[in-house]
Amino acid sequence: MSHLDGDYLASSKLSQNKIVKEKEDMEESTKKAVTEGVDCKIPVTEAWMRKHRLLYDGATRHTFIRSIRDGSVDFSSFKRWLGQDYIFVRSFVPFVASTLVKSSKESGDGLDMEVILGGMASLNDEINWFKNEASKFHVSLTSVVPQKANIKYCRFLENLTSSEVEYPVAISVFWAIEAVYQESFAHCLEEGHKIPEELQETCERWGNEAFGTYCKSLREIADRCLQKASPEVISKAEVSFLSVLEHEVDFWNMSVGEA
Ligand SMILES: Cc1ncc(CN)c(N)n1
Repeated sequence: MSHLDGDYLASSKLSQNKIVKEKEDMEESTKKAVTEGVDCKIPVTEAWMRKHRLLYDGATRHTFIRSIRDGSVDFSSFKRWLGQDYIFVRSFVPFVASTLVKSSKESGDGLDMEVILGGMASLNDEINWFKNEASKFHVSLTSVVPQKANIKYCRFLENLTSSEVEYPVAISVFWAIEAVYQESFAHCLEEGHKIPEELQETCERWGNEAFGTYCKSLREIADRCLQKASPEVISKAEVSFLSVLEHEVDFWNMSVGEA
């Protein structure tokens, strides 16, 4: 073996060691990237919120809501909202009941069912609250005629009661509907508000901390279901999430007399 050969072998061994080391480093960084990728993978509902931020803000920061917060609200708009929302909540109940049935069939430990059952109980309170509020504001609930935006929203919910509609879709819709009210009224209550005294209770009804915790539980259930769902079901749920936001905007528009 020549001197050159020895050098060659030595350098070849050196570069081989370098290659092995580089490969090991790459594998390590790939492993790290994959692990970090999994760790920092954002929940589906978070991805939707980021992607549809404008529409979400449109639903949770509507002029009607802003007017409650800054005290400039028109009380005839509030009364219109009150009567229409009473009708909406009554249609919301069968939808929530159908979601409860889906959860009882699909969720393993039964904990989802308890959260949804709690939601049903709070809807019962909500209906009674509307009756009380209506009598305070002299709104006759029996003579309220459902308006177009409300009819469309109720029809959307009715279609979702079908057993064909997958649980991840239904629970995502349920979460989104409750979350819009929670965020809207919690915004009203943020520091510096000038909520008229008569409407303070309304804001607290959905803007309070316990309602916030309940919405967070619904969101966690939705994310857990979506994580296991097929791409088709996830995209159906996303489309339904967008429909909720659009219906909520239309509902506020109707309340201020713009629909
Ligand atoms: C239109 C609408 N959206 C949501 C909520 C809250 N349950 C409601 N009462 N009305």
